[in-house]
Amino acid sequence: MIVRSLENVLGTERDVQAETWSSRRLLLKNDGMGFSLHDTVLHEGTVTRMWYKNHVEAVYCIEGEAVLEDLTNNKTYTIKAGDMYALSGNEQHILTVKQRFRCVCVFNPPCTGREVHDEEGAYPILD
Ligand SMILES: CC(=O)NCC[C@H](N)C(=O)O
Repeated sequence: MIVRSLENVLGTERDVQAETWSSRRLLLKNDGMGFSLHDTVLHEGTVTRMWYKNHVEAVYCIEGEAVLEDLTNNKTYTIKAGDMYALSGNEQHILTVKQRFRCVCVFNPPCTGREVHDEEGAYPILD
């Protein structure tokens, strides 16, 4: 069994900072669960373009508000606490944060550690 708290992840190797977000990685590949679990905060007023070509991701918002744009069909959605979106088809998308957006993210295959987006907004597959 693994028991871990956000408090103990903050400021460690599992606390990853990018320009528009901070991702606190509660579970990673080497935890052996088959997925990774992140508590992520996207900063207010930021715009992040993403394209997880190598992963599926589910995002469950627990605080704040953002506009999600699916670039494959130009649909937009307002995502706020209690809403979830799942990138089941590796969709290119943009998240525009209206109010500090905190979410729980699950990645399959799991992230291994310190991934940040490449120039296309993707994460590589790392061993
Ligand atoms: C919502 C989202 O995808 N944010 C980017 C960060 C990423 N989810 C992560 O936690 O690694």
